[in-house]
Order: sequence, then structure tokens, then C-alpha cells
Amino acid sequence: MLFQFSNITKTYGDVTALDHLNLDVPEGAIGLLGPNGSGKTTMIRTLLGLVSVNEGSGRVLGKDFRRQQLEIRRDVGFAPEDECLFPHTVGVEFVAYAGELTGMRRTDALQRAHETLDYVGLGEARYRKVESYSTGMKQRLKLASAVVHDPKLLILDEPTNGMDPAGRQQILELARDLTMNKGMSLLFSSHLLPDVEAVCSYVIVLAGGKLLAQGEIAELKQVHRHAFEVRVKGDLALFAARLERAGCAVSEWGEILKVVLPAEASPQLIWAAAADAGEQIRHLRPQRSTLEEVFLSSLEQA
Ligand SMILES: Nc1ncnc2c1ncn2[C@@H]1O[C@H](COP(=O)(O)OP(=O)(O)OP(=O)(O)O)[C@@H](O)[C@H]1O
Repeated sequence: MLFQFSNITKTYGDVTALDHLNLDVPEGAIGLLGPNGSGKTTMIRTLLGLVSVNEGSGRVLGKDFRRQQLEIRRDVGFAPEDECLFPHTVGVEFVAYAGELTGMRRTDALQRAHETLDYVGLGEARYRKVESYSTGMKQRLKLASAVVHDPKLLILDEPTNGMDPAGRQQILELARDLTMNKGMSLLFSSHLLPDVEAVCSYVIVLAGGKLLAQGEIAELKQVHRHAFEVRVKGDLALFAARLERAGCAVSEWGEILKVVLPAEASPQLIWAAAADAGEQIRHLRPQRSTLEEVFLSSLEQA
């Protein structure tokens, strides 16, 4: 198990950032999705032991995050969302310092800093002051300092924020390589579904500090081949009754009918039912996957 939350609640004054959160998350590349303010950063800071929670308990890599912060710091690498660079420091010093903070000896930290800067493509900028780096370079510098000590779990909080498409692609490729080829588990927080899908196989979706969904992306993305969303011009209830007589399972969602066709039937059945009733179909499409539905409803709740 990568990490586990049991009934975690965290409030800031009147704001409930995490609301009785229960989670069991397996090792692997895990996406943490949710709109701004949904509690992603608070969840990450909680599992690093950086905030004290009001209620609940939990573990990351088998360690209690309320009591074993030092051990967790050795096993986990974290690249925060906000800018955390010290001005007047050159790239290699910054990364080596991050290594020392996890308990590495200075000489080892320096050697690893050079290696990780080469790995993230910043070898040539290693002696430049960090404040002169571009946004994309700063993100890769944060990534280098998060992996300098070769952690078991890497946490990236909104790593593609504010980046141009090329820079974004570089970060996604590095994240994918670390998890697929270097054996690191990953917790990748983002409000962008495509970024999470590019890197992760499993997803947690938060909204308003609550868990909306979790599971394998492939499973959550499965579209039911026989399920459709239909909107007609005319009497929805009459049309629904007609579809039911033709063997469909039908439910009304506002102005939309969700229709599950009988086995072996094709969507032609829906067009035929509309033609018989003299109704016009305004909209017909395969029902959204659970992931799309969950993600859209997380945006509505935001
Ligand atoms: N230090 C703080 N003091 C007061 N409120 C806070 C603090 N940190 C977070 N919050 C509030 O807690 C809620 C959850 O915030 P959090 O940063 O965890 O969400 P998020 O999903 O990471 O969003 P973002 O991507 O914008 O950082 C928000 O309403 C936020 O305003």
C-alpha cells in the first residue's frame, strides 16, 4: 500500500480543506485530480506530516504521517506547487542542499545533484543562478531536487502549471520515465485531466475536500457500448415510454435521457423510435465514461 487515510479532517478556520477522507491507495503512478481549492495540496501536506490534522490518522509507505516525518522525508521526494527557490544560489547547490536536507552526506549530495541535473536536462545551466531560470527550467530544477535522494515515492504538486506546451511535455515525459523505468511510485496532482492521463494509471478525484472517485483510469474510462445520452425536441416522457416498450432501460436526467439498449440492438433503434413518434433527435452520443462524469461533477461542485 502506498498510503492510507482514515477519517482525516483538516480545517483552516471556517474552511474544511479535507472532510472525513478515507483512502487506500496502491503503489504505482497515481493521479490526484480536482479543481483549484479541492484539497489536493492539503492532502499532500498531510501525508508529508507538514500540517497537523483535526481528526483521523494515516500512513505513507507504512509510516505514520503524524509521528514519523523524518523517516518519511527520506523515502519521499516532493516538488511543491509554489516557488521555493533560494535566490543567489546556483542550480547544483540548490539540488545538493535538497539532498542534504534528506540526510545525505554533502559529497554524495553534490555528486547526485550533478547526475540529476543532467537527467532533467539542466546540465548546462548547473552553475547559473536559479533566479535566471525560465519557468520550465525552475519546474525541472524542483523535480531534480525532489529525486536527488532517489525516493520511493515522488510527489509533484501541479508541476505543469504556467508552462508552455513544450515545457509541459518535458515534465510529463520525465514523470513517466521516473515511474515506468526507474521504479518510483508517483503522486501527481493536477486540475488537468489530460496531464494525469498522460502519466498515471490510477486516479483519485477530490472535490470540496471529499473523495469523489478512485480507481484504475482504464476502468473508470470504459464507455458502455450500449449506453447513450439522448435529447429530443418534444415530449421526453412519451419518448422514454416508447423506448422502454422497445426493450431499453431509460432514466431521465433533466433534459437528457440515459438509454441502455437491449443486447444486440444498435442505436438505430433510438432513431426509429423517434421517427415513429414524430420526434426530432437533438443530441445522441455514447454515455460519458465514469471518469469524465466524475471530473465534470467535481468542477460543478467547485
Ligand atoms: N494555509 C491556509 N489557510 C487558510 N485556508 C487555506 C490554507 N491552505 C488551504 N486553504 C483552503 O483550503 C481549501 C483547500 O485548499 P488546497 O490548497 O488544499 O486545494 P488545492 O486543490 O490544492 O487547490 P490549488 O490547486 O488551488 O492549490 C481551499 O479552500 C483553500 O483556500
